[in-house]
Amino acid sequence: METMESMEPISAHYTTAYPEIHPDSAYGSTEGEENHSPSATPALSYDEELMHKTILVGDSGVGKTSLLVQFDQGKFIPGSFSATVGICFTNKVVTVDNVKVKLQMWDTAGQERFRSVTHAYYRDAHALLLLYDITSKSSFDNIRAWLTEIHEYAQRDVVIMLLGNKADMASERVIRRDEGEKLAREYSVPFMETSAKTGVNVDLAFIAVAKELKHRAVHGQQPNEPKFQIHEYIESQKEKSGCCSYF
Ligand SMILES: Nc1nc2c(ncn2[C@@H]2O[C@H](COP(=O)(O)OP(=O)(O)OP(=O)(O)O)[C@@H](O)[C@H]2O)c(=O)[nH]1
Repeated sequence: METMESMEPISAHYTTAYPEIHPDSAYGSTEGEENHSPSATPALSYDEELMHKTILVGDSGVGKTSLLVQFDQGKFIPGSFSATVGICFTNKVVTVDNVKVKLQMWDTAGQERFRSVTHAYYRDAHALLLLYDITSKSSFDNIRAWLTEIHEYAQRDVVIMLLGNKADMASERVIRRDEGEKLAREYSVPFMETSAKTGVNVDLAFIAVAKELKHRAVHGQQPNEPKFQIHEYIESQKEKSGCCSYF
């Protein structure tokens, strides 16, 4: 989807801690606000200026750009596939538990030739959404290699979520949902199937990550603080939305 013109140079956006807010989106959209939790209570000590860097990774063609566009703009652009070149980002503000959480979402190129560029961005990532395509066995098989890379280059406490995308393509499915669940359990990461085309579970994936990041920012790694149970949250939301009858 992106061309060299929209690629962000590393030097412009590479920071070691929570970076400054970049007002421009590589997709040309402005920051959106969505309230996903009307009944929640305000968190007292959350700094709404924090920017959480979230990176989408996975093989070329699994739907990273499409997922991001669906979350950011609520639309799916069908048609010819144009591989991302390099890396670019878009900012979005989501309201969770009555606080505004700023996500800076980075779309990376899945193609091998860009791998050394994208590695450099892992280091200060707060969250990584790792995608495979349920119609592509190779993209699923490569998840282990992606996780090895992530463990090599990313921070130890990075939030990782595994997503099986293109869940709308039931007739072409080659990876069963339980295979995705099993792999996720093996690596102790949350998992869900998504569709960038229909939007199924797309908001949920990003909101769950935003909640986890917000919780960590408020409570830190204090052993006595209650942990946000991202797995339980996802399961409860899936049930509420009735999403899973879809699969
Ligand atoms: N049916 C269906 N098609 C999808 C879905 N997500 C992406 N696609 C299609 O899959 C192709 C690849 O999608 P992209 O979003 O460009 O994939 P990518 O992972 O960003 O690819 P790279 O930029 O090369 O890393 C496009 O033709 C999309 O329209 C989905 O959920 N369902």
